[in-house]
Amino acid sequence: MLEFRNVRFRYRKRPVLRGVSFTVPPHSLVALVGKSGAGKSTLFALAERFYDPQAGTILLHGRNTTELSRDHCRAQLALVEQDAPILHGTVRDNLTYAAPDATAHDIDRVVGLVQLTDLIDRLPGGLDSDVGDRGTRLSGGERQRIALARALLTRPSLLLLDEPTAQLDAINEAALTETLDSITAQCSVLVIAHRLTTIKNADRVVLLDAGRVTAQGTPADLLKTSRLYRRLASLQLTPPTPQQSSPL
Ligand SMILES: Nc1ncnc2c1ncn2[C@@H]1O[C@H](COP(=O)(O)OP(=O)(O)OP(=O)(O)O)[C@@H](O)[C@H]1O
Repeated sequence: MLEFRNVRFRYRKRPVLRGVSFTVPPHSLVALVGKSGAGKSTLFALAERFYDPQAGTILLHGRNTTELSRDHCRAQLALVEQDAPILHGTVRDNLTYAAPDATAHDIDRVVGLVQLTDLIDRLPGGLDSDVGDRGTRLSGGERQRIALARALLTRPSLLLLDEPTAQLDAINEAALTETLDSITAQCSVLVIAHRLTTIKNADRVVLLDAGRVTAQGTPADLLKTSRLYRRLASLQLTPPTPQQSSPL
């Protein structure tokens, strides 16, 4: 459903993507991994057509994105950033601001999908409870799931997710992994993955290094074929001690 074909991109004179090719098939979870500065966020910016590639092609549902309007491309995609904004107001306000016409049934469906039902049942005012200024009455994991639900209410065919780097506890991490699995029943997910659980559960991993895809395949394939991936995986399994914390 999304395909990058030999995409090259530079900011001014600085090459950032040097011939990137990969696909995100329908209903798949594809994890994008790589060191800081490898070009992961730039791929998202191109998918959303904040920029167009200087060479190569990006196809959305088989059509070259440069032949589609920006609005059309963006209507197919939903982005959830690392630190997705939570606004002052109620849970409902926060869920529906990008989809004001959402019905009660739509809201129930996404709330179930992202496992927010328990939270909403617990809140005295349910969906109409105030979340506090910028969501201070919610945990980090809850804020993240509200942002996911908000994105899903717009019915994207592809969710672009920049996974938070901040530590989530093991329960939240497991819940997020389950959530991502159920989201792929609705749409494809391309995730900039920082957690090993997400990477391990991906249908495909795309490893980006200095603007090139240096390995791609299932997590098991990459464990066999890519030294950088093994290194990345081992650092995430065992959090680096201060002596080990040099960049990959
Ligand atoms: N707007 C910009 N103008 C100029 N250079 C940029 C711009 N945005 C990013 N870059 C550069 O492009 C390169 C790739 O950046 P990008 O943000 O895509 O990497 P990343 O893999 O997402 O990194 P991180 O994991 O740290 O977010 C970096 O060297 C960055 O400094």
